[in-house]
Amino acid sequence: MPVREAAPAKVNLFLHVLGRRAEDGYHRLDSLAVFAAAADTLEAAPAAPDGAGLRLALDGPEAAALAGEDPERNLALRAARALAREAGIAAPAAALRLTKALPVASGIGGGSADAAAALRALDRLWGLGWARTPRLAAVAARLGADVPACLAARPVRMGGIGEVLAPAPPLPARLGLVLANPRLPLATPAVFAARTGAFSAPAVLPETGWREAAALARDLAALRNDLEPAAIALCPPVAEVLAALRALPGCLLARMSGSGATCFALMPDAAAAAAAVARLPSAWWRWGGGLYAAAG
Ligand SMILES: C[C@@](CO)(OP(=O)(O)O)[C@H](O)COP(=O)(O)OP(=O)(O)OC[C@H]1O[C@@H](n2ccc(N)nc2=O)[C@H](O)[C@@H]1O
Ligand SMILES: Nc1ncnc2c1ncn2[C@@H]1O[C@H](COP(=O)(O)OP(=O)(O)O)[C@@H](O)[C@H]1O
Repeated sequence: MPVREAAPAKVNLFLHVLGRRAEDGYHRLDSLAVFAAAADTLEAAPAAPDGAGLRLALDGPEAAALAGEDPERNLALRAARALAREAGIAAPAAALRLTKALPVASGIGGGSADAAAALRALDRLWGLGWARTPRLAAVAARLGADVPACLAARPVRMGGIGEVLAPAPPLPARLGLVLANPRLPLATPAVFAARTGAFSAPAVLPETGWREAAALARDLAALRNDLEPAAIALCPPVAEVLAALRALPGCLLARMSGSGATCFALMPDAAAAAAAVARLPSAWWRWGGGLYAAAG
């Protein structure tokens, strides 16, 4: 039986850049990440059609952006190979099918989420039983700074370079997100390199969390995405996306996610978010709904 895992979009509700590591130039971050119900899907079947090896097939509305790329560079396949190595599987076999619904290179961690979904799916398919163990988290961390958070796929406070995770304060039961991307890719290294100005302090968040979306938005308004000015300098349409999101009825806060160009509007609930999407330009990638609810 094939196993299927969702690869939900990561949304950085705030992202403070605290400093830069001397040893490798990676930036130290403080972020509150949540996962939207917008997701790629990763399916893993017992063996490839020809009976051997690891294979990856791509489909879905956003797959075209990856068509020219070597499948071996795809994060889902790299995750599969890394897991097989760690588990000592000499001749790993699985047929992976990745259905891309999230735009590529867009600040919502699509590739990282795919890698995490591949780890979860193959952990089940190969019967490793490593889910929620440090062993699987270590494989994730080697694949990318964002992959451990995507492996958790639940609200997390991200520290370190993104790989140090702590539970998020309790979030409102009713919360909506609108996501919008101008269909312009932004490369994460370029955005970090274009960042200027002083480093930020870590955020102070209430341990008791927030009961209402409006209260969360009020606290987030005092925080920032420190990569937003650099992303706008590299990709000016990001400012238009932010303005359009701020003008949506019910918008409580609009901000860029990750290194962009995807921006989000925080909404009172999923229905308000879904209803608002049609007001955005149809040339953009756009989505509205609630948070992803991980199984278990
Ligand atoms: C900025 C964030 C925020 O959540 O999101 P995205 O825009 O990718 O969604 C992440 O930190 C991205 O994580 P991820 O995309 O996994 O990064 P990696 O592949 O490890 O690194 C790509 C490049 O980004 C830069 N980088 C990444 C993470 C970090 N903490 N400091 C950095 O300076 C480095 O130049 C690195 O070479
Ligand atoms: N499964 C994948 N989905 C998206 N991008 C991938 C994938 N595998 C490798 N990549 C590469 O990773 C780069 C960053 O993509 P992505 O993870 O979507 O960015 P971001 O984390 O900024 O949203 C892409 O430009 C692409 O070349």
